[in-house]
Amino acid sequence: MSRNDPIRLVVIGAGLVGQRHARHAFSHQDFDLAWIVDPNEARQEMAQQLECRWAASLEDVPAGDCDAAIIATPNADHLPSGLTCLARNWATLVEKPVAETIASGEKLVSAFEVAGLPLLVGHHRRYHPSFDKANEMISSAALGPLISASLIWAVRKPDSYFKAGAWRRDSDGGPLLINFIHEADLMLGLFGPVDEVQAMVSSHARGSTVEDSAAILVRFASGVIATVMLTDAALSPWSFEGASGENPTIAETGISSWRIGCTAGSFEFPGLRVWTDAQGDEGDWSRPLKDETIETAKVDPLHEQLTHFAQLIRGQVDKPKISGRDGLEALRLVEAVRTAARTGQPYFVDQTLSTSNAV
Ligand SMILES: NC(=O)C1=CN([C@@H]2O[C@H](COP(=O)(O)OP(=O)(O)OC[C@H]3O[C@@H](n4cnc5c(N)ncnc54)[C@H](OP(=O)(O)O)[C@@H]3O)[C@@H](O)[C@H]2O)C=CC1
Ligand SMILES: O=C1CO[C@H](CO)[C@@H](O)[C@@H]1O
Repeated sequence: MSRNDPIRLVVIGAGLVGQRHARHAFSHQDFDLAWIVDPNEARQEMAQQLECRWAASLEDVPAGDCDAAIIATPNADHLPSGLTCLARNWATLVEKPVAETIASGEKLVSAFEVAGLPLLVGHHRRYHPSFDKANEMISSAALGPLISASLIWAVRKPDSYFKAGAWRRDSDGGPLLINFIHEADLMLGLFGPVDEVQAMVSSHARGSTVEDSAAILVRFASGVIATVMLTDAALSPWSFEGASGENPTIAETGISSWRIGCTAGSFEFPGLRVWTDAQGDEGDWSRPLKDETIETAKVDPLHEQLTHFAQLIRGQVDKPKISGRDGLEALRLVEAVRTAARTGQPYFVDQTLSTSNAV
């Protein structure tokens, strides 16, 4: 592959998100969608539409046909498919969570590191310009020191979601590993290393073995504290996807789902509505506030992620925006929540829970 040749790509797993990746790749100038791999024969039609080949198994795709892969299979398959991609020398974008468990994630990440092959984890929310802007506002302490954050992720997944994928009713298919992990990644990116986690989970809405709801407390090493209310069983306007309109499956509300508090002002995220003292002073509870909204460009994060993946493969950026290690740290935070909920005790996390661009 010379520098400007399209990157020949295989999309592995063409379900809810794999189909979106395949469509994005088909229309992306840096990629040539070469194969779709999915056991479901009905995906042949999609492969025809997207002018690529279909295989039921990754074993049927010759190594020399592709330069890169996107793994969008159920979480438990990320390690085996990832190791096959590595053996074929394909740069790989693996969906989040990087793997089903920390042990399998460590195996996958270390194997790519040893081979020196690019591995990017699909925490796509980081590609929104509002993330960079929020990071800049926090890092510059423009609103004074960061104190607290309050996050909600509350949507009602339809019954058809669970019928379409039985794995979503198992322990690795619940909202902690599927949805909270995005909030975890963003919190690590914005607030830095975690010290302590407390949590409660509930499965009373559906009575499945997997949780449908969780209430989480996080203390960061900086002293900042955050609360997270998570549920995939309540109809509400408060979710990152609703706010950003990033996912065509989830109706856009434009209503922010995070509130971030600093000593001299607070802001909503991802909408970046900022509240400060009306007179431009430090302010306190007796004084009126004013609000303004910082506009940022609306992007399709899956498209931006592909652009970054292409740059990574071509050596135009020196490191992945979300490395395998970053993916592991988000997974560790999920595990900390699970442990705290199971034991009913605070979980003190070791200080490896941070990401490179955190404050
Ligand atoms: N970044 C994002 O926005 C999103 C990320 N995700 C992540 O993407 C992954 C997939 O989730 P989702 O799309 O909801 O899952 P789906 O169940 O909708 O799709 C997974 C697809 O992979 C197929 N599959 C299973 N095993 C293999 C295999 N070994 N090789 C090829 N195909 C296989 C499944 O086929 P079959 O059903 O026949 O087993 C199914 O068609 C998860 O890790 C999830 O966390 C999910 C949604 C959004
Ligand atoms: O990763 C994800 C898992 O599923 C959700 C619902 O489809 C997505 O919105 C999210 O980004």
